[in-house]
Amino acid sequence: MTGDDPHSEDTATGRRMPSFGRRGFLGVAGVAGAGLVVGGAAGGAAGGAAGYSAASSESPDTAHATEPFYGTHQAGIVTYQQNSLVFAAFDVKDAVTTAQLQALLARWAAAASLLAVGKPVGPVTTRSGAPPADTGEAFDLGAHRLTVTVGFGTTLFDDRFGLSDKMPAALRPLGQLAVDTSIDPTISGGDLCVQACSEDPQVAFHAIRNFARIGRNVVTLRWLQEGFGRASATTNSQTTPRNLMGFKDGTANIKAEDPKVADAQVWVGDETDQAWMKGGSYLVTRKIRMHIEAWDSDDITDQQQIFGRYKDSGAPLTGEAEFDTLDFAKKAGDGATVINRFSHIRLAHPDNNGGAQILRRGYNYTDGIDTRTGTLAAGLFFIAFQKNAHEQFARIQNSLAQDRLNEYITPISSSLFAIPPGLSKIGDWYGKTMFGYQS
Ligand SMILES: C=CC1=C(C)c2cc3[nH]c(cc4nc(cc5[nH]c(cc1n2)c(C)c5CCC(=O)O)C(CCC(=O)O)=C4C)c(C)c3C=C
Ligand SMILES: [Fe+2]
Repeated sequence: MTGDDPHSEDTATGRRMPSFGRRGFLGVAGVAGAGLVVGGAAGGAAGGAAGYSAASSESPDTAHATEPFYGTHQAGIVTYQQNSLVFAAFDVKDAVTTAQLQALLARWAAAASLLAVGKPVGPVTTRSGAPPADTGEAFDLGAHRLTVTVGFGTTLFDDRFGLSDKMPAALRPLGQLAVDTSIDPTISGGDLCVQACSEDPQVAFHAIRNFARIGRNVVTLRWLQEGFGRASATTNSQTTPRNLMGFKDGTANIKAEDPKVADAQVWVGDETDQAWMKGGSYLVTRKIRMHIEAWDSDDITDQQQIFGRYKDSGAPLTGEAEFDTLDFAKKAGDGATVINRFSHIRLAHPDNNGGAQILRRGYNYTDGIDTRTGTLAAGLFFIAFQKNAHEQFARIQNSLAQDRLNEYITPISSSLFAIPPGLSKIGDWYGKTMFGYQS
């Protein structure tokens, strides 16, 4: 599902033009089929996207653009980063059995396969007087390149579901990192996570809402985070966006066009102690509040030294254009290096971290204002994928303990999830091989 990127950039808007799925009106048969799928149990989670076919319905916007669903890796990782995020963490309810959890993971898989092609998860109307299976707010909106990415938290591997010997060593908790003085456990962690990304915020919200609805007897929502604009780039074909500090973010990110780097840094391979994780990845989320008012009163020279890049062009302070190579040795007249030794890009760079890289996929967020102070409650919902978060994210984060940026940011949530590989075909479901079944 992460093969060649078929998209091309619209140079006028800086946004990639979508690949248009061959889809159109949602026929009654498709909707009814979806209802059957969602009503099924673990082994019977057939149906979904592959049964879908319709006349082409092309549109100049992204409405009918779709991302591949089945494949080696889950979508929503190296996928061209969409502009909206809704991310949810769930806890499994007390007294839920292993079979009930498996059935939920199968129902989520079937639902995700339908949503990925812009279908509802079941009928949006009903004659029976019962509530419809799909909540309806995304009906006829299109997929807008929706991706749904499902993961497992450390707590899922306790003794409740017979998974204690299936926990990968790489999923052990990250623990308290040097900058972690204000982490709120109520918005961190969780048994399961679901990342929904789309070009349309309502489509992303609809996915999470219907996952919660499908799972209401099995899971409870633990926390939820919206992201209103992408703060990274995951392909060379998209422009680098800006974070809420006004800097281009994602310039030196791992990009989909470089699968060798993704294989080396993002995808779990033979090194894993748990074969079911091969083709998967590890996801770190960090909600990082920015002290926006303080940042806005810092002078531009200092802002640029903190990041080591120019604010307007995104070029390194040792270069002229955004993608110019960094020169960490270059000295200024006073003998100090041009890129400050405590700048963000120097400390986060692979040269300073034993070659470790991460795939960043963060989003700008706002929670409105902090009513105690009247200041903006906003920042970066940082998302990173990697082969091993202890060796990659935590290593870089430990280097960033000296980051001058820390004066202007506070991490307030932190989570680690194992992202299983992609689903192979209809009937496969999240964690199927982890539970000992053939995919
Ligand atoms: C531990 C990992 C990282 C955290 C946490 C983090 C927070 C954070 N970053 C920015 C803004 C920028 N980051 C940039 C580059 C960059 N950041 C990280 C890692 C973390 N950032 C890496 C690995 C890199 C790439 C370094 C390199 O190889 O050059 C940049 C520069 C542009 C870019 O390359 O993307 C900006 C800007 C903020 C605002 C922030 C927390 C709020
Ligand atoms: Fe960064």
